Amino acid sequence: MEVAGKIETLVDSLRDLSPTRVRSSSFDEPVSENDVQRCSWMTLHPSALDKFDKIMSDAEDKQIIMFLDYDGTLSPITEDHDNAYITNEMREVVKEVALYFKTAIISGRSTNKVQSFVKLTGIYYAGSHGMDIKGPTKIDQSDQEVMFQPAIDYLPMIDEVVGILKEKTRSIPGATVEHNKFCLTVHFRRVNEKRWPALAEQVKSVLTDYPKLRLTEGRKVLELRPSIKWDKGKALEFLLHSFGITESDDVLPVYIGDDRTDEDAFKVLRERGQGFGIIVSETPKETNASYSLQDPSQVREFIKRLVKWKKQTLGEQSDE
Ligand SMILES: O=P(O)(O)OC[C@H]1O[C@H](O[C@H]2O[C@H](CO)[C@@H](O)[C@H](O)[C@H]2O)[C@H](O)[C@@H](O)[C@@H]1O
Repeated sequence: MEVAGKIETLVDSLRDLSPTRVRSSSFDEPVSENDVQRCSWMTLHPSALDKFDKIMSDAEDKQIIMFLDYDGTLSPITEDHDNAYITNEMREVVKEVALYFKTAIISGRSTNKVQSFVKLTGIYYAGSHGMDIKGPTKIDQSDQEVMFQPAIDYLPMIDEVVGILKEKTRSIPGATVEHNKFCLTVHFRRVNEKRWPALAEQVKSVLTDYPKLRLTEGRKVLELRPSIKWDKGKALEFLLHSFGITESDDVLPVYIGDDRTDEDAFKVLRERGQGFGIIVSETPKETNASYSLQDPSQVREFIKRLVKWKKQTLGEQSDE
């Protein structure tokens, strides 16, 4: 989602995008406003684990396609973005699910970076918010080939802006600039909140000299990316199309993600009336997703159950 306007509004919205965990109250505590809000939100976006049987009965006879976000979905949010590793257990379930369903990881990070974390072949990767799509070659599933890079002309510009922003933010302790190939991310997580407005100002100021870039926000990050009409939703549509899937096909795309940028994909699924989104969040958020999961450990549980269900429908022995 694109952001504009005052620095104050921008900073407030950065805070809202990664709220602190809400403690659930115990029986002897009075019901709080948060509990009431969470309850009504859960009615609109029920747990995908609680509704697993219903989801699977809708999925019967349909071809499931898995779309997974990386940060906050497959890996827990960490202070240092370079340490956001996927656990071996999560890698194993993603590997297994990919044996049964076409699987793609769609991330804001560069494709190379996500691949270096996930280390799985035979799946699709769409890094840089879907601007760098790669998939297994037909000849060798363990080889990857470029499928689509709509912002290739922007590469020199992104390199240049990463250099400028690294220089501009040098004096702000904790600020880091991450080069995500076709876009870039400025991290606020380790910056004292008093300095957020100054950092946001620096990021925004770049737009004057680079009007072909646009500013978007995520969980304690501001990002600059080419102002082309491309996002995670478009990447999802591109992949479905390249799998030969049309709206009328008996296909069930499932997209799991935690961030504002994943909303573009949730929206596409809602508008197509095909498949559904699952938002990963511990707190109520405005979303186009149909279901919810609280954290990456619940994501792993959901994928595990999906694999088990598939094995059962095929009459295969489950490992458990
Ligand atoms: O689309 P995603 O795979 O969710 O990537 C979105 C951004 O994720 C990373 O930042 C987020 O995770 C970091 C590590 O947990 C955390 O420190 C940061 O505050 C989060 O916003 C990544 O570093 C960014 O480049 C991605 O754009």
